[in-house]
Amino acid sequence: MTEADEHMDFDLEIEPEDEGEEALETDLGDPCLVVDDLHVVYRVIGGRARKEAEKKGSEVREIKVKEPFFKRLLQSGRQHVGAVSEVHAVRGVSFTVRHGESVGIVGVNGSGKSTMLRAIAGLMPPKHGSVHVSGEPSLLGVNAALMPQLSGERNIMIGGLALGLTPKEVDEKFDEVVEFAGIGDFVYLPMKTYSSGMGARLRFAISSAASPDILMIDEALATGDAAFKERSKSRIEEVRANAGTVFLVSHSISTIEAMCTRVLWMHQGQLVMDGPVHEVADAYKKFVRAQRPGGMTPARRRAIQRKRAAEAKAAEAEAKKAEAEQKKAAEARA
Ligand SMILES: Nc1ncnc2c1ncn2[C@@H]1O[C@H](COP(=O)(O)OP(=O)(O)OP(=O)(O)O)[C@@H](O)[C@H]1O
Repeated sequence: MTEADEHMDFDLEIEPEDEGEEALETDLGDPCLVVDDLHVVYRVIGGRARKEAEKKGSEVREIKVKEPFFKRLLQSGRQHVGAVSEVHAVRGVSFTVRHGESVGIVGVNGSGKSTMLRAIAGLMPPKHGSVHVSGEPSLLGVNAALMPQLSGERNIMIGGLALGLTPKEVDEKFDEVVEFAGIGDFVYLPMKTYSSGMGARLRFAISSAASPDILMIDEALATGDAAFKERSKSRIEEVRANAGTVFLVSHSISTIEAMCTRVLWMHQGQLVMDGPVHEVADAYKKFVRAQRPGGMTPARRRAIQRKRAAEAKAAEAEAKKAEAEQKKAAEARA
């Protein structure tokens, strides 16, 4: 085990309601995404960001930044902010995906899953290699467009327009989106008053409303109840049936097994396994268990319990606040 491995977070979750569920096999079409020797690099300034990335096992190196003379002149006298380092978050990943595939991405925290999705969506430029996409990736585009200070109602319109729907089409889909997200009258309140689960569900509902060619889901499903998961699963099947492709990043291995036909396993920025869902999921589960023989250390278990308790408390407070706001909004409308 390397030093980085010892620090890793192993959020391997099993959702009882997903166990035994399987994604439907569909006929696969032509390739719709080719990722070829993809490298993605972040530039970070200062020691803290560097340490954080090193702890997660990413390849980090300090670089000398050569500023042009005039820039140095303009910056003279400014506070020194620390050394510049490069975090090599995705390192030489290649794979091809076909229309109709549902691809899960697994890996411990910091293994590069989200960075890779962002690169596929065109939000992170590759340092080296290329991404060829036929079709329009959704979700991340919607994430970028939404505004927390505006109501869910306004955001549904903005997100819908960002996906290429007309205002009339967004109007027609409005009720369906609200119902799918399960947010009720909260839709008339600013999104910043939502709990993180409500926000994630609304983003997922908007992003999947336009039958996207490539639907990307980064943990959104983990935030819903069983009924929301069921709705999400049928939405994923719908996208695949229309020859679309689904990417799902989740720490819940049972959700991946229930919703995907193929899995990519990433570790320290590299693709270590790519294959049929059960083959990769079994290998990944074995790896995670091998990293913590005899289960978690008591300290780690206590740390997780403390974190969960704090999160539950914060969520409860947030829900109470949102409920009060909702009441206020309902009174104002009456
Ligand atoms: N904006 C950023 N600036 C600098 N480094 C980053 C940034 N985002 C991610 N990283 C680093 O890149 C590496 C990969 O992170 P990424 O978030 O892609 O992993 P992940 O597998 O999605 O993790 P998680 O499961 O925790 O969401 C990590 O070392 C992380 O610290």
